[in-house]
Amino acid sequence: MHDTTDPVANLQALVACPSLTPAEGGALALLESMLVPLGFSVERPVFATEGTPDVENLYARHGRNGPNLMYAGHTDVVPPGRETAWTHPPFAGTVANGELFGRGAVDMKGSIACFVSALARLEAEGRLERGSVSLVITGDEEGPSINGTSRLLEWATDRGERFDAALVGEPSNRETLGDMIKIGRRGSISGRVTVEGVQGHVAYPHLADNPIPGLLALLSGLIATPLDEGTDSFPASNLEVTTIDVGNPSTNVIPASVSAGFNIRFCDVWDGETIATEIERRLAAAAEGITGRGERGALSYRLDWVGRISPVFLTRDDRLVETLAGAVERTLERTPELSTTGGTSDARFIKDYCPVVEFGLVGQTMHKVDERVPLSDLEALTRVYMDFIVHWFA
Ligand SMILES: N[C@@H](CCC[C@H](NC(=O)CCC(=O)O)C(=O)O)C(=O)O
Ligand SMILES: [Zn+2]
Ligand SMILES: [Zn+2]
Repeated sequence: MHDTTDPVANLQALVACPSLTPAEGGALALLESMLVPLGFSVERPVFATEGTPDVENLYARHGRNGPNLMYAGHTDVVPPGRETAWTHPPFAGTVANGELFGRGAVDMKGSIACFVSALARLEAEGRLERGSVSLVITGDEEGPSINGTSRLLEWATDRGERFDAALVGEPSNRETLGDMIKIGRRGSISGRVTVEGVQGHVAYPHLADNPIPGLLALLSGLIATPLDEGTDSFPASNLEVTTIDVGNPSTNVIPASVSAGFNIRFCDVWDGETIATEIERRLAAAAEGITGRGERGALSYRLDWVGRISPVFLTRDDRLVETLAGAVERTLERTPELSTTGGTSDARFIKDYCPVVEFGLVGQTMHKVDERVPLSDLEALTRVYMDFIVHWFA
């Protein structure tokens, strides 16, 4: 085993594991081998749900007493894309010009590497003796997130585990390490709207009913007015039409049906129920204005909600937020913005168990070709995590 106090060595070893969702790829086994010598008890439960791939997860705990500080993250990574487009191979962990290249370097094996390094340094100095530190690590964050963190937290609490606060290591910073901490996330909901018509010859439109103009009018009704202007704590909600599907290869056939998918990121003006009601209202109002074959002569359409609704949440634990912000300020001499921007993360599951904040690396290259992290950021993040752990237990 390499020296786990070194975050660069930790990250090189993790990047070398091809843990594309949902493959474990050796990443959790490696993590276990790093944590056991530090005094962690480690378990690796596999969760299965019909219709989704089985997923391996890891739960590790150091200490048996409270309070229990959780660190949460994922070892799964998104595909590298065209490997020949990478300057250095995506699973080699090459260091060049002061940067470490590799899929997962920032999202988020880099953060895990730093947290392990922080633990190893504190353990070596005998400064990991108060309370407990638990690692909640999944192999399914980039995928459906069904057999991952949500199941692992249920599993842990069923076994009597309790958590007092959590730190998620997703790449929270926008431009520079220390510029942003995430203290909440907007909600997310996806839907699909379908309009049925009557197929026919384009030269004989009176014998057909083209569903496309109706769908376009419905979509216009959805996006015509902003959902809100945001609040003090959250950016404005946004609705994005993500796909319009006809699947019509012909130039002379009016299609029988068309549908469109959309996703909404909603702020705390709404919850899952009220945003769904607003969308239903907008579609009904738009349909009223269109002559069609439906009830009362309005356009007939179908709305289906797709997948799970992610809740909006804001962390209100001042001590947790201040401890993390203080760690950033003391270590990096930078005041982080407290933000709720961006997408969702597994913090949406953790917030039901304990207050949660997020701080990791800089997200500029995540999911891209040539994902990479400056070595100096790895050392700096390790120091931030050390400071955070020490002050949270103090
Ligand atoms: N596929 C998952 C959820 C997908 C979560 C995803 N999150 C990010 O991309 C993180 C970006 C950031 O930190 O801002 C998202 O927001 O779509 C599921 O199905 O639930
Ligand atoms: Zn991530
Ligand atoms: Zn990601």
